Amino acid sequence: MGRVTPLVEACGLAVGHGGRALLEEVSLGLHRGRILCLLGPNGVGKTTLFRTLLGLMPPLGGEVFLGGRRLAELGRAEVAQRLAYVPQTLTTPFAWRAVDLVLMGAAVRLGPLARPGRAEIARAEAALALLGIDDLGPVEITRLSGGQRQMVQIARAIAQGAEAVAMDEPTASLDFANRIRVGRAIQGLASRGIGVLLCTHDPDQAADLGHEALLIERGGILAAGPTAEVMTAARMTRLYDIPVRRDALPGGRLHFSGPSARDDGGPVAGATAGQNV
Ligand SMILES: Nc1ncnc2c1ncn2[C@@H]1O[C@H](COP(=O)(O)OP(=O)(O)OP(=O)(O)O)[C@@H](O)[C@H]1O
Repeated sequence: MGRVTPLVEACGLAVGHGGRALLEEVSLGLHRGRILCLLGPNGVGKTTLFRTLLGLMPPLGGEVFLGGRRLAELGRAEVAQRLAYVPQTLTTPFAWRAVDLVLMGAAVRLGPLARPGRAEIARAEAALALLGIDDLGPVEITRLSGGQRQMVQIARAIAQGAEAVAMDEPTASLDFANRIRVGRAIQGLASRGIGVLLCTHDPDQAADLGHEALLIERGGILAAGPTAEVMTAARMTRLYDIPVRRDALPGGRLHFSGPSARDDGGPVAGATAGQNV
């Protein structure tokens, strides 16, 4: 069988700032309808990796391919067709309406002087409707809650029509319910064939949503592969440098826990009693 071309592929990539590599020999492949979760401690270089994959900063080594084409050979509009970006937070200097922001996603492939037309407006409205947030369209971004802003950003990515989306901790500032809502929206993207690169600090979320996981430690990749295989208690312990326990909840979902904040650095609560799967 022939090789399936990944939507996003990194081969021996080195990324960093000012010529100094943060991560080296990063290789990954994101395919249609898959969610690939990136996990790693603060400051290890996950956002830097995303920015490099998006062509916003040059690689220090190796290569990025989007849909089989070398990133270096693609124009901004072609990159936008292949990979959309959902940053951690949505800040705008202007009081844009939500629908205007989504429309910018729909219009990203137009030339610099072209104005969005009926087709782009229809795509923007359809993206809002798909997420069930059409009522937010006329509302100014500044009046939206964190969860609503995140949903609008996801709508923008949908309207952009990209084959893949890179999301940088999209649920970091959200409450419990909104995390689940946004998680479902991410799942919805994948079920429509979009590939998702999801950077998250929540191992439970990665295990719940991710088909594959990429564990990133200082300097490079610790492990990569199917989430349940890769996210062992031992690797998560090494990754975060605290004892991590992994349990299977009723129904099979994985749950990761560290020492209680009240334990004063002692062993993980119940580590000897429960089943550390
Ligand atoms: N523009 C920049 N110039 C120089 N160094 C930078 C720049 N942006 C980020 N860094 C540094 O690069 C390192 C990695 O940052 P990055 O934001 O990629 O990490 P991260 O893994 O996404 O972190 P977090 O989980 O906290 O979001 C940090 O030490 C940061 O200070």
